Amino acid sequence: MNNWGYADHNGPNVWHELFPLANGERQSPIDIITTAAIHDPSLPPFNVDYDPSSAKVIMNSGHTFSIEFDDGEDKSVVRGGPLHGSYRLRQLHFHWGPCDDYGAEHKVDGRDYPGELHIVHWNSEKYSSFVDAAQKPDGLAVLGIFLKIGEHNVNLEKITNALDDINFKGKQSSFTNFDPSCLLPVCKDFWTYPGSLTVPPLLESVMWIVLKDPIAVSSRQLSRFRRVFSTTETDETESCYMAKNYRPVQPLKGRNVRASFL
Ligand SMILES: NCCOCCOCCNC(=O)c1ccc(S(N)(=O)=O)cc1
Ligand SMILES: [Zn+2]
Repeated sequence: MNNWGYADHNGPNVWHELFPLANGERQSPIDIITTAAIHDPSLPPFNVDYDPSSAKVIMNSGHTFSIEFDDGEDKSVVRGGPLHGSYRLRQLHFHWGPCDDYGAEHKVDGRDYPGELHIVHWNSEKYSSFVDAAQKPDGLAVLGIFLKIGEHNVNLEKITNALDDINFKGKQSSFTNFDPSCLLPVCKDFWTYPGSLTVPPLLESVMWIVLKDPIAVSSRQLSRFRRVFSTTETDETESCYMAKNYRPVQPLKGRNVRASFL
């Protein structure tokens, strides 16, 4: 099953066959039980400092679409919160479902959001590259932002307008002058816990920072995500829409979730 995906034959329920970490001790996503989260008053706020010139390309991996940033220098970083030192911005991508009722990866008290934005960073103070950092327990930091259905999101427009250029797996297109902080909610309250990549290789190297408040996107904008193809332009098998790309929640296995807020 080298071509893992989200279908019955290659989806999250069989990932463990090729990626044994799927049954590991610190897997993501999780269901955040708010009453069990520990308020940690010593947790400082997290701070993002993004340079819009870091944005380079938007690409379709076949599993999601992502905006890739120049991570050759500390131009766009996140600091603070649960993090020690600064983590360099690498990429952002989304997860969604086949309809507006579910599709996010993390849950809150068992409740589903229709989508989730992940902004991925790596510990450039301790490690020399993303791939190196991705193998380390404190190597990565991912900001998780829930999407809810509401008003049209003008900041998301630049991204959805670019999807026509990357409609098929393997396509990429120039994408510049973009500061992802425009996709963060006003309130920066968060939960944080030690977890993993939510897709293979499922590496247990992520300090998760999940924001409490969602951002609003319109149903129409989210429906555009579902019209991206998970197959290449020339795929002999019939074309297949990227209808869903979320992993179900995983066992907490004794981990503590901390809250930055009361
Ligand atoms: N292939 C070499 C070793 O692996 C390097 C790490 O994986 C590379 C590609 N994956 C990612 O960059 C990657 C990054 C973030 C997330 S997620 N959904 O957990 O935010 C999932 C995947
Ligand atoms: Zn993700």
